[in-house]
Amino acid sequence: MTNWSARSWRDKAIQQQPNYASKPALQQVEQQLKTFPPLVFAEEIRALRSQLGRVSQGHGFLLQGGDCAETFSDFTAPKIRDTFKVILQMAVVLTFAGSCPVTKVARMAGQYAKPRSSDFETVDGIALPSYRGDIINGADFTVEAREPDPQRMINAYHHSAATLNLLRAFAQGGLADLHKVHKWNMSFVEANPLKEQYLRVAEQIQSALKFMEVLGINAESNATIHETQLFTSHEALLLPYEEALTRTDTLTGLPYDCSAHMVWIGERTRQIDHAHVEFMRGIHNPLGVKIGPTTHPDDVIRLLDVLNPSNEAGRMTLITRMGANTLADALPAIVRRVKAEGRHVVWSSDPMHGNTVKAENGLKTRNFDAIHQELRQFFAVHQAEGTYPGGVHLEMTGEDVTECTGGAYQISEHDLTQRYRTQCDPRLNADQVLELAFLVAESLKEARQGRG
Ligand SMILES: O=C[C@H](O)[C@H](O)COP(=O)(O)O
Ligand SMILES: C=C(OP(=O)(O)O)C(=O)O
Ligand SMILES: [Mn+2]
Repeated sequence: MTNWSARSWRDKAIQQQPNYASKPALQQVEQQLKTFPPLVFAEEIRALRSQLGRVSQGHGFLLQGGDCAETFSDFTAPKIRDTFKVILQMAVVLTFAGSCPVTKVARMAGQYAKPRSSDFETVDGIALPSYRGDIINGADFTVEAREPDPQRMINAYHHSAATLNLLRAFAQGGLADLHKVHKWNMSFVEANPLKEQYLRVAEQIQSALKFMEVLGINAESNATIHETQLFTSHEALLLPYEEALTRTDTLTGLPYDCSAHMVWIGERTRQIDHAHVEFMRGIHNPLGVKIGPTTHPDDVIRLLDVLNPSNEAGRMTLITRMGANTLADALPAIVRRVKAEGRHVVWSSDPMHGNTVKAENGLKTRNFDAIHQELRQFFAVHQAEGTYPGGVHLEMTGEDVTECTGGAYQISEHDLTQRYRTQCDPRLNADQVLELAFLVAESLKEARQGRG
């Protein structure tokens, strides 16, 4: 790797960073973080990379999801458990529909830094620096809260560690038992106003589980039924933090960003000659890159050249986020070019970020039908181009929030204020996530016809 070090990004132009008032205070935090234990192990990161390698070849599916922004205040066991549960519930539906393993990657245990469209937020004529995520500043609209504070990185590290600890316990301690997860899904279907639409898939899963029981495959005898593997991910936006958690793996001698298993570069920070691309090219984690509607196919190839020069399967996930009305026009040229060049990538769809609108009351929202439509278009484009739609990337929560409109319970713009709790972008609630799972099940089944 030519001239790369964990700090070589510091010589490049950089977007979306806070301006810390005290450089010594920042440096002291960086030094401290460098002495802390890594949050994840390189061996686990390699396991994810190899699973994603198989997904890129059509053997499996990637489910990535969680909050837009985790927060320090919303940090409770029920909150973590409920998001974990809904990821699992969706995974069961997709595993069944695709007859393939689903790799689960949570936007959790580190999703604390946010890029913003504007550096300032103006309320009643007063302009203050925008909220950039709890790892940087506070959401309250006061001068003090909005001041970036490097100590928040230490706080984010500890919140991430505790979240990860609980996720590991849930994944191995029986909460992931397939029968249990299916029971939750059955109660979701039974209570849903669109029950008939989902019942068939739910009943098919039921018979598959019964069949396994008849064969003697049950939770007691089989760890795959009883346990699961959940990986973590976040946008690697705040580079002083990511650098400080980058460690050289003793087994391979290679650098890994041990703040999460997978990290991604956002749509606003993927300039080819800028700091984020520089940092990410040297770490050996699987990487995501967000691909927005105005991306030129040449840009994608250049990014792949820099981030994955040896074209290894499992290294790159391209997360397209284009908007329901734009994807069908914008995605085919990119897909064709990547395919023509023989690049190995996981194609994943983020149907959230291209579909954000402002409700009449000023709240940011997304409509369920637009989200579903972007996903359908994503599957259709890959079907037409002969490429494999390998994943979805969702902003979602296990809580009963009212942030996205639509779905079976027909949340209206008027309902948004009832339980609008996000600090940044609107998330699908638990019911909406499961509906989406049942709705995309068909598309996934079609896409996987004839694949192993
Ligand atoms: O989560 C992504 C971005 O941080 C978010 O979409 C930006 O939102 P904004 O346009 O309100 O800054
Ligand atoms: C900032 C995000 O997305 P994007 O970079 O695609 O706008 C996000 O995933 O929260
Ligand atoms: Mn977001």
